[in-house]
Amino acid sequence: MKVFVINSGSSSIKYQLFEMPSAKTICSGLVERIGLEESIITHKVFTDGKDEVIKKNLEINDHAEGLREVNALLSDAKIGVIKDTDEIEVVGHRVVHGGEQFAVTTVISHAVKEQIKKLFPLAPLHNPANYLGIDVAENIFTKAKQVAVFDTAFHQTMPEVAFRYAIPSDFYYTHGIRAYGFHGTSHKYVSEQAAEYLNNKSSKIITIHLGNGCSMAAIENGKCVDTSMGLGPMNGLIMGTRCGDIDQSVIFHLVTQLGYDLDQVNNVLNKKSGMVGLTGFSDMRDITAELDKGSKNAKLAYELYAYRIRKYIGMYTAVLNGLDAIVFTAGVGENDALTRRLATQHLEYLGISLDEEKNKQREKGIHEINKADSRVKILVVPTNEELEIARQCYKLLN
Ligand SMILES: Nc1ncnc2c1ncn2[C@@H]1O[C@H](COP(=O)(O)OP(=O)(O)O)[C@@H](O)[C@H]1O
Ligand SMILES: CC(=O)OP(=O)(O)O
Ligand SMILES: [Mg+2]
Repeated sequence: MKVFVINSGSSSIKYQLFEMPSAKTICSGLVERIGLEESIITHKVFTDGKDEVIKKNLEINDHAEGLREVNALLSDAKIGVIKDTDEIEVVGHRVVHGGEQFAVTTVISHAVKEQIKKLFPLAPLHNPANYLGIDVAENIFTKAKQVAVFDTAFHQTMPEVAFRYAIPSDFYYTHGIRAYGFHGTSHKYVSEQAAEYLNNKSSKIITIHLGNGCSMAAIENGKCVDTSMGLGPMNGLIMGTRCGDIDQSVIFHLVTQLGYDLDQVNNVLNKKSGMVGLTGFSDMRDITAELDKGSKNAKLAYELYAYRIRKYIGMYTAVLNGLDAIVFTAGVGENDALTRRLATQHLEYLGISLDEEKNKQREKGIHEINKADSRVKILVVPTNEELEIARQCYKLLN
């Protein structure tokens, strides 16, 4: 069964085509800078023994155009991997917000789409792009079943003490205002990989997903018991452009004292805060380059970013009443040794001790970066949200 997985972001589309159940990747790719002056498609075809990479710079105005370009590459006469679009039986979509309605992987119907639309205000950077991805895919892959895998689903096992806010109860019962949590597909995938590596399914694990969006989860016996994002994907850690935890008073202060309207507040906290607010750059590679040039802002931003992670490690160790492993994953977590060093320092009391040399080595795949006598394992586990989505689609339909 050929399963095509689409992860539509606000300005990008990541995709992978899998043969299931073998989970062989047939091709994968990334469409970046959608809607900007020049967009880039990087398309990789995996054939036994010889992989091929195609890079195209062209104008792509929206997600529909992006997916049409991808479809053309899929069935290209020279480098194509399918003869006909109908060969794709399932299209799996990453959908960021599923609310309380969607705790499991779901075949997409008109009603499901309407529900995803209702959740736009709670995930304004993500759900509209996800919805558009579904719309476009329905028109291109007309024979395929469209399936949604929700970022929020894995976190639905959180107990009420973790997901409720101390605001009038009616806000929860009538309006569903609670913490939902995000990046669930990634937290699930890497925690399962880690439990397998540790050969301990009942382990206590803290997973740290550091991409453009960042979040942490406390996981016990394979189930999420707490996570750092909340009603929307804004709370918790400091991110590329999002502030994470702040005192709510800041919002009132911006409105009443500085004359911001709510759209402007939303824009500042979602798109102009976090690392970009502190340094002018949202990409950790740019911030590292600034740091190398001696930038004080970059140094402070790194320290704030890591300090927040350390605080959450402390909190989640308390929540779990113990700890077997912490797991770093996603773009920054997998690649940035400095973040990992700063985020794990001064935690000896908790039995966390990093091996600085191992931390600097660039190893592929799951690997350990703790000292031999560290009570808690520190692991780097590459995430693969697309593979996890393909697995869930296959499981649902078989
Ligand atoms: N080699 C690297 N060193 C440091 N940071 C990196 C590296 N490669 C990627 N990143 C960081 O990872 C981020 C993107 O991570 P990713 O998991 O792809 O995020 P998203 O899925 O949210 O777009 C980039 O913004 C960049 O900061
Ligand atoms: C939910 C979320 O923050 O996703 P991303 O990291 O892809 O922006
Ligand atoms: Mg991501």
